[in-house]
Parts: sequence; structure tokens; C-alpha cells
Amino acid sequence: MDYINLNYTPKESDLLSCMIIKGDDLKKLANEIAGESSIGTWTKVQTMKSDIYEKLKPNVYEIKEIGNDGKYKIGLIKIAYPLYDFEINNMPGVLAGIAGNIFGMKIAKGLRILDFRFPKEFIDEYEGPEYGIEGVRNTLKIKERPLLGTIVKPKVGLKTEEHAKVAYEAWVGGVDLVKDDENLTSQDFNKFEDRVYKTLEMRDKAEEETGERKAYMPNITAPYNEMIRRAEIAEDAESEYVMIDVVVSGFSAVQSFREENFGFIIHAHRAMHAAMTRSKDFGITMLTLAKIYRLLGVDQLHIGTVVGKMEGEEREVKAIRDEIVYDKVEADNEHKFFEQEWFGLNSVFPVSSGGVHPRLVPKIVEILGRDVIIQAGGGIHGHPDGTRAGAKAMRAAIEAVMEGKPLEEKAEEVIELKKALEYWK
Ligand SMILES: O=C(COP(=O)(O)O)[C@H](O)[C@H](O)COP(=O)(O)O
Ligand SMILES: [Mg+2]
Repeated sequence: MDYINLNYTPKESDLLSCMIIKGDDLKKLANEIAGESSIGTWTKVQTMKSDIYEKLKPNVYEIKEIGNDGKYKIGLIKIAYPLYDFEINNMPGVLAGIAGNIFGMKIAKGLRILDFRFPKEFIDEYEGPEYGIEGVRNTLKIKERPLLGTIVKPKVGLKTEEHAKVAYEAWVGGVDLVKDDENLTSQDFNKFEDRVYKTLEMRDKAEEETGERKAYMPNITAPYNEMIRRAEIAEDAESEYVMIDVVVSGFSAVQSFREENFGFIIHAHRAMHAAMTRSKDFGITMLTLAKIYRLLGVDQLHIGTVVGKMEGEEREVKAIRDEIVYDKVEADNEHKFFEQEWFGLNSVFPVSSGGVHPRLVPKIVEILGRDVIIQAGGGIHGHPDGTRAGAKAMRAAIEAVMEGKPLEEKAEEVIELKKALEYWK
């Protein structure tokens, strides 16, 4: 079967895929990838009919040799799939085709999906975020400044009461959002149900004392039925939020959970994404995953900090931000390989987290702008004077940015910030 068609002009309704491939013969490899990801297999089959081929065949419309690694050629290819190939509103099913077997083909010595372009008909079939940036800001009544979040630390180990107390300290110190860590679920010493009620009691107390809106993001990650049970508990306890580890929970769980329409703001932690996104040889870029999660309908997504502890350079993190925040995104042919229009689908609030402390705040805002949720775990609970002081220092750093003041100047007004700056050089 021949799927190479370099004269093909993609249709508005096609789903487009761009990838970097590596092999002996780029044309042959591209052809096999197009087939294996849609209607083909390793040999001609007698059951193939001309109408199937005509209606469903993908078109490889671009093959660019961009280098070699000394042994194999490296190429950038683009494939257009007709929408008729897919059950559109079934993300796991769609991905089993366009991001499925192809990674395991012997002939592919490298294969990394860089970007998908979703057409309008496809986007229309997905919920998208219920709240997005505007909805989250309205809920928390914070108009312009970056939101401040924390992750209760140690990651796991605190007993329920201790967890709730740490959350309270963070909130009264100036944090808006307190979240569970990705690996805190319902351990023996800190059961989900008790934790949610007790922590939310503390939220109410902190709201009363500070006069500010505060929110808790309990991690409901679990096998799906249990996830739903935990969401019901969070609902009963009047949480505005739930948090899901979206990669480990799987596309099916995330899509289904959003379609349950609980009305939660959904915070997406991306633990394990790097198993797919980090290698330059095989995998799927974080940008591509982020676009998928926007479609599935998470409201907040971790995208990186550039300056913190996790990998992710500035241009990439900004490109991911573009894809989850804006309605029309231009290609840059470095991280964004397609023009993507989102046709009014809500935005996702970018979350910058991982190794953050007050000194890094101005740079994060310079890179990502004010529409960002800045989270610090160690950078708050590691403050020499404890959680409340750590929260004050982070909040003061955000205020300094909003006031256009250097951190050092603000530190003269806020002793907690001064100490944080001395502690984290
Ligand atoms: O617990 C933390 C950060 O804690 P700390 O503030 O102590 O480093 C998060 O799990 C990371 O942000 C994940 O990384 P990413 O956000 O890149 O997915
Ligand atoms: Mg964590």
C-alpha cells in the first residue's frame, strides 16, 4: 500500500500528526508508520477493499531529511488522517491508532510525536475545561496576580491532623491553593476520607481568619470506581477541586471523569509524563500531551518552571503554555508544528511547580506571565521558620512582582522574605 502523497494538501477536517523518525530509508519508514497507525499491516491483505483504502487511507504529505546520527537518517514527517478513520469521542481509541503500535516497529530506530493538529469537528466532540483560567479566577476571586499553591510536605508520612494543620499554616500565611502530593492517596496513616473533611475544616477556618478564598485539591487518583467514590466524598465535603495524576490514571479515566460533570475544578498532575516526553528518540512531547489534556477537560496542568528542579527549557514550556491558554496558536516549527485553533474551547491554567522558592518567582512570571499558578512545596515548608513564614515569603515575592519591586526591596518590608532569600541563594 502506498500512503506517500507529497502533493497532498491537508483538508481542514484532517487530523494531522508530525513526528521525528529515524531509520535506513525514511520514505519506506514513513509509509509503514502511516499504514500501521491506521489501516495497514506488514503485508498486503486480501480483505482490503478499494473503498476502504480510498476513504480511510492516511497521506504522508511531508518528508524532510533533517540529519543523521552517524548510522541512521533522521527525518521530520507529517501525516494527514481522514476523520472517518476514528471514533472521534474516544481518546484512548484514537491514540491506539495514531500513537500506538508505531513506537514498537523494528524498522523505526527512533519515533517521537512532536505535535497533533486537531480539526474543529474533533474538538467539538470533547468537553474541554469547565472552568479554565477565568473560571478558576472567578471562583477564587483573584483578578490579576499569579495564584500561589503549595504541596503539603513531606510527600507522604504526615498523619491526617498534621496534614490539615500544615495546610492551615500555609493558607493563613498567604497560600491560595493547598494540594496533596502525587503519591499521597489513602495510606493507613492518612486516609482520604478523614483527610478531606479535616483539611476542608481548616480551609473554612483559614478563610474566616484571612477573609480570602482558599481551596484544597485532594488527590483522588485511584482505580476508576474508587476515584469516583473519592470524588463523591470531596463533593460531600464541599471541595471546589479534585486533583488527578492524569498520566498514571490514563486517558480513559480522565475523559470519563470529566464527562461525569461533577462540577469540580480539575487539577492535573503529570507524574510519569517524562517516561513518554523526555527521550529525544522515542516518545510523545509534553506539548502534544498538554493538547490532549485540554481536549479532555482538565482546568489546571503542570507544564514546568524552566528555572526549577524539573527538566523543560524556556521555549518549550512557553509553547506548551500557548497551546493550553490561547484560542489560536501559530506554528513555530520548533515546538509547535501546526497552527492550532481551539474554536472557543476553554483555556487550561498553567501550573509552574517543582523546586520553586521565592527567589525564582520573578523569573517564572517574566517567562509565563501572570496567568500562572506558582506552587512551592519545599520552597515553603523548608523555610527556616516553618510553613507559615514560608507561605508569607512566597506571597511577598508574588506581591513584589505585581508592585514592580525587586525582591531585595520587598524583603526590607517582609522579614520572612528576607530570611528566605538568605536561605535559598
Ligand atoms: O511536588 C512537587 C513539587 O514539590 P517541590 O516544590 O518541593 O519541588 C511536584 O510533584 C512537582 O512539581 C512535579 O513536577 P512537574 O510540575 O514538573 O510535573
Ligand atoms: Mg509532587
